[in-house]
Amino acid sequence: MNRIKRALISVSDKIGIVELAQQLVAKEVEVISTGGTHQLLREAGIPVIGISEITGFPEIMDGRVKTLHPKVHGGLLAVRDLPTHRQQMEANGIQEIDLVVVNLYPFAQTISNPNISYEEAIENIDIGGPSMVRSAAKNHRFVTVVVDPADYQNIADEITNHGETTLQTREYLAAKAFSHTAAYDSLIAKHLNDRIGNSFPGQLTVTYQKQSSLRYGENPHQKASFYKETLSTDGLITSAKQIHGKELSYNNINDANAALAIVNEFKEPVVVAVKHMNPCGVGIGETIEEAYQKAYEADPVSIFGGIVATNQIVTKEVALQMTKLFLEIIIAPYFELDALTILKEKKNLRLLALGNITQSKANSIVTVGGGALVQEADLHQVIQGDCQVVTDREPTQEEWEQLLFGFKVVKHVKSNAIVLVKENRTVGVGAGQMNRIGAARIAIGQAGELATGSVLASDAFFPMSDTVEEAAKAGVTAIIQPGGSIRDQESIEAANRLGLVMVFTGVRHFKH
Ligand SMILES: NC(=O)c1ncn([C@@H]2O[C@H](COP(=O)(O)O)[C@@H](O)[C@H]2O)c1NC=O
Repeated sequence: MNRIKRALISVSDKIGIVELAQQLVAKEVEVISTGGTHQLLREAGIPVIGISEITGFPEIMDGRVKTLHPKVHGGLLAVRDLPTHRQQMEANGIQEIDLVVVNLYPFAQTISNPNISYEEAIENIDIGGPSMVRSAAKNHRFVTVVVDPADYQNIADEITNHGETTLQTREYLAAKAFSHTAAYDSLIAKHLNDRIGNSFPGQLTVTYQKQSSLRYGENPHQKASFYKETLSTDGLITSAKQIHGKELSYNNINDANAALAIVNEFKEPVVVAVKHMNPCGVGIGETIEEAYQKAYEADPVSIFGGIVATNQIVTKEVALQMTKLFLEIIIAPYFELDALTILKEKKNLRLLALGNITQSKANSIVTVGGGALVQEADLHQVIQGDCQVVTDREPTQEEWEQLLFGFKVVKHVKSNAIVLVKENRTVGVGAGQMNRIGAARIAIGQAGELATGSVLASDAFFPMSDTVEEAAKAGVTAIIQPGGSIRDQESIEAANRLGLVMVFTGVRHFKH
């Protein structure tokens, strides 16, 4: 029997704590507490002992030292059935503490305020709280530790019904407690590393909060969950508000994220259709209606069952167009009410509202067997001024616009990638090929007659002149590519010979 006789309560977030303390006191549990928590419980009429009565020491240094005392940590860490520990408890006047309820100084909330001073951030690093949580969690064979108000009722019920908690409960709570302190410390480490510009620290500690359990992962036999960065900002997939449709799947979230990355490349109205992480149609226009029409015409076959994202408010007019198709998801900053009425008639369509769509600047992390590859996000955007025209002929204004559009899209297509663009829409996408000419042939084949008069964008340089020759044969008039191959000259000569314009960006956008 591990009856709970004494509890130590020290919480920053005081939600639900009075109710919990009342239930403990009803079971004759003695409650010990620190400054603010003590005062609150007292005011609620709950009999509570101040921590200083236990430690025989005042709370000092503006709360920096309150519970950091052997009478607290001895009471938490003592192995109850070990005679030497028992003797030492008696010799030093240490009494058992069986339950610890702690939640920590709100460090995440504090640093999410951009105006917060360094001193205030530091003062919000909790030391005494995590120490108690860790002591209690280590000794979970005897001690119950609660760090989450969501667990209060279950714990209160167990204690009310049985006077104690089960070992199974204590084990669960201990694992949760160590996750909690680890996440807390990892956020502090990240904050301090960010301040000194250390993006690749010797030990990488990342922390995510579970957003939801997913029905399954990439395939039905894979279990999966969706996590969110503790300090992730609005306007990203993690903060999307789902306003209609069944729950998102793992693949939906991944595809939606890919679509949003392309949307972020554009300031003008854009509509992006994505299938399996690759864009199948991207269109820009003066209005969302025009952009949608272009994205649809880009590939009327592949958009079926796809994910559509835009940087514009979804209007009634475009909603009527969209309902003609089977789409999995529509993602937009907002939806007009009339548009919602129309779209909600489609039971299987999911609608996500994001507010102002933004781009995550966080490093990307990809796991590999036994490790991870970490890199900066590819935030580079090529502008005309960065480019070098390497052919005799200069691009026309129209060609410049289409070339830069194409390069924005090809950045988000799996390598090797070639994209053909014409009249503000993609007309051919060659994705994920093992050689460049293969990707070019797919894009050209898909464009068909529309290849005539189109421009071609390539995510990386041409190892030989065959892509230029193939493009010229199809009627492509201009090419944008990073340049940098030892055989660039062959491609330039082919372009001159065949009357094409070629522009080098100097920047490559591989995506694997
Ligand atoms: N310094 C200590 O010994 C100490 N002991 C507990 N705390 C924290 O003090 C907070 C509660 O303070 P109060 O009860 O005074 O409102 C809790 O978030 C708890 O984690 C401490 N504060 C910071 O380290």
